[in-house]
Amino acid sequence: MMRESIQLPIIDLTSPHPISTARAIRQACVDVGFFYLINHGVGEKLFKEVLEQSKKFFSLPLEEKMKLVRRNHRGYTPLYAEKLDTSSTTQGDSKESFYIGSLEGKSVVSNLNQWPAEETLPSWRSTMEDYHRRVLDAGIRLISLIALALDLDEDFFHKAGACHSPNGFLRLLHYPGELQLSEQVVYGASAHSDYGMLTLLATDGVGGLQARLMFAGRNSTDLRYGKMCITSVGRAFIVNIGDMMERWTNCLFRSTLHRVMLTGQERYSMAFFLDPNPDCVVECLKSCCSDSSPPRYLQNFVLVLSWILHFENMLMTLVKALISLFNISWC
Ligand SMILES: O=C(O)CCC(=O)C(=O)O
Ligand SMILES: [Fe+2]
Repeated sequence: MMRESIQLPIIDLTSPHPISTARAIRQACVDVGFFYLINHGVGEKLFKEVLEQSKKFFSLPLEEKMKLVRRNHRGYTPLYAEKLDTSSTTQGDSKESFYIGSLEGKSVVSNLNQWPAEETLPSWRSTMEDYHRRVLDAGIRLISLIALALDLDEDFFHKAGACHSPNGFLRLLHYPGELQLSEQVVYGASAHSDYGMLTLLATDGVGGLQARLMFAGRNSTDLRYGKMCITSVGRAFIVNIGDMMERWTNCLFRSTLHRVMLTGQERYSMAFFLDPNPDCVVECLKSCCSDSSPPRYLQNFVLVLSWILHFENMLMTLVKALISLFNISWC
């Protein structure tokens, strides 16, 4: 494995030059699938509060946290309960997390609206709701630049219904500082790609995030994988493309495998997963396909059609078999 240091581009969400910004986004999403986002509207004070509140929650006794254990993809997940790379032979990822989802534009913990108790963690809920709302807002503004980056109208994703009551999942993460003295490598988060549209990640500045990239070797046919360490830059969000966006763009944009290695230093991060409204139809974007690059994924209606044809085929075979049986019995 080789280690390369590529400088990820820094995208300014308030840039007065949307065309050149969109060009930089396109380059980053085609090459790496990661970039930094600055001037996103989430202030330093709020970041500090979220980190502080997150630390307070994770330092509660385990039995307190387990009262909020994850249901309907929302709530608390203890250490080693998840393994993002299911092919890994390790015991589980060395992280604990807390998921806050959204429902009709509001942030919620679970269907029961199950937040940590006010008396234990006062202002926890309002801090998280504020952060959830602001990151969602930044993500939706970013989507317009992504549309430009894909040679689409700025409001394409809005018109497609993606931004009307979108799904925003905030995952608070805590990676312990002590390394287990086991023989196995323990990952903070084992290798995975994010499943959705976009992820906006903030960290406390402690390293450990790595992306798996393909590098050109000495000659053009020599392509090799290497890992790239992604460090935090001030309060910039680290943005990455998820699997759904990769499909939507016919694999033009890359959903890159990444992982978090334990460094021996305690680490906190907040990953915000932005997905379109569940009713939004995701089909190959026109600007991402051509005769030389046809859609790689079957759209739903094509799939349904092929099932119908397949079913009709089977039915015809059955009818023919019955007829021949009928003929035979007549002879
Ligand atoms: O904590 C991090 O830096 C990354 C977390 C991550 O990749 C994820 O939760 O999907
Ligand atoms: Fe991830």
